[in-house]
Amino acid sequence: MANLKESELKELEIEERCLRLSNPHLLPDEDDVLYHFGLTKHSTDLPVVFGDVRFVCTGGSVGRLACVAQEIATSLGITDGSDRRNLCNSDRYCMYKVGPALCVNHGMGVPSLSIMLIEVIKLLHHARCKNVTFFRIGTSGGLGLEPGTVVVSNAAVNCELKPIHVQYVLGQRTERPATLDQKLVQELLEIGSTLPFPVATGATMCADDFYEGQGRLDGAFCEYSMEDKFKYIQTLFDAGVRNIEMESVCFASMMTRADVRGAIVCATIVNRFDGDQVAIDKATIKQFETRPMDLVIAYIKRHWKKPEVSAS
Ligand SMILES: O=P(O)(O)O[C@@H]1C[C@H](O)[C@@H](CO)O1
Ligand SMILES: O=c1cc[nH]c(=O)[nH]1
Repeated sequence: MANLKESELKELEIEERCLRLSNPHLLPDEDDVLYHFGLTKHSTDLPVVFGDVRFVCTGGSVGRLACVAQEIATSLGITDGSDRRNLCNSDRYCMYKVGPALCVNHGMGVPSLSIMLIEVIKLLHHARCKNVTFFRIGTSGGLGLEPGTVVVSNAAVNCELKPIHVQYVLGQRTERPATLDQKLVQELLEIGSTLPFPVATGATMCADDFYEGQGRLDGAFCEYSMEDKFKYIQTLFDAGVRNIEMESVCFASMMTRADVRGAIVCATIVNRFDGDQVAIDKATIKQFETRPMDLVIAYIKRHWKKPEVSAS
């Protein structure tokens, strides 16, 4: 140990680190109801069922995460049917555990994402998982990018362009730092450069809604002009924002609080300088959605060794 470099020690430390909870009211011997998954700590042997999870893949829709589970099973040669077994006993989310990967959708927007993330973080903490990396595999609106470009976020900012997630707790405005693991960003970009579609990096802005919060002109209500809209998205672009979605700052802030690595990898499905409506057909959207999956699954493949099957 003595001759290990600082960075190697840090790496080793991450390898051994569980997900960090910081809540004195969660008592180790008490049960814990993960209500939105329909699971409880004591009803399942969590370390047995989830203890080998190393990667969490999430994204908005159920269909996409079911597809991610199947793609991971194919890619890692897992044929036990786990990619089609939804472990979630509620209709709020879907959850597939495929080898080292847990695939859970998060719905749309920060409130839905935060419920899912908190319950997954508790689940994996109870399961005593180590060295877990989270990936948000999403869609987004691009700024100045050809639709279908995949953005690996190097920063997550709120609508005021600050790298923080604002949360109101007991009526108090609280700011949580939203930072992303830059080493992970670089490795994802390196993998992305080998794939047959455009990959970019930049800041991702997290909006609280899809329409006015993203400067769209096609919502039910709009009190600003087209000129105002273009001025706003130009300001975002000049500040380094390359795509807009609805989960990034909360996702990044939760990774920071749980002391785990996380990355945000989103396909752009519209270039907001060209318009607001997502006018591409369903098949093209589906094709674009598989691109971030391909990138993240290539990373997982690189970082996972299939356990030796015991001779007995
Ligand atoms: O992961 P998804 O595709 O759900 O991410 C974006 C942000 C919102 O959740 C949703 C809005 O269309 O798409
Ligand atoms: O423009 C878009 C596209 C997908 N998701 C968003 O939040 N915005």
